[in-house]
Amino acid sequence: MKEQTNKTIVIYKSKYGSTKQYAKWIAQEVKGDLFENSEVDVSDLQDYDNIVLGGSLHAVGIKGVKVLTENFDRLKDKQLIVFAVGCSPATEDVINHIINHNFIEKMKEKIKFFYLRGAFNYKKLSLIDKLMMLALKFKLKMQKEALDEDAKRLLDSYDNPIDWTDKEAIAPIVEYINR
Ligand SMILES: Cc1cc2nc3c(=O)[nH]c(=O)nc-3n(C[C@H](O)[C@H](O)[C@H](O)COP(=O)(O)O)c2cc1C
Repeated sequence: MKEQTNKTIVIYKSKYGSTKQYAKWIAQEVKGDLFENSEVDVSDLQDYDNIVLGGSLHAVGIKGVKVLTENFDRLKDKQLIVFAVGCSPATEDVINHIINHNFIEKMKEKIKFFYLRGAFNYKKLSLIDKLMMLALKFKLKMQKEALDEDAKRLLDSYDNPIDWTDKEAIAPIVEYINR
């Protein structure tokens, strides 16, 4: 029988739970070890072949990604996979914007990036997040041009919580790790 040689760690940073849910599903499927970001030190990562980092999106920043970007030179020979979880639609523009905002060129070449859609429940946000999202709502309402469908859906979600988390969405990530 072929021995399993590829060891995988799945690390996540999640504020409201959707990134944690995706990280759990991925770790289960690839039989990897699962850790919350704060439990991990870069020295622990040396034992693994595949390092998967999942972080929720916050003003386009991927929470927790620093463990990879700040230690990139020590980790660059590993298989590095990052998934970001946000509410924006999964368009090419959105995905490119996230990549360009979070990674410099050498990282873009080495890190395999995936984007997954999470959830949004305005009533459950922390005070600071509520204020940030109120500012966005105000900005959208003041906009002179007509709102597109995604902006309308976002405004609607302030009153009606929305949840896109879907186990099937992890399939491309699992396939990439197991390839
Ligand atoms: C203050 C704030 C900023 C956010 N910024 C973004 C963003 O830039 N792009 C995006 O797609 N989603 C954004 N979101 C939506 C979250 O990423 C989304 O709710 C995600 O599911 C949260 O993940 P978590 O449940 O693991 O915390 C933002 C949410 C909040 C509250």
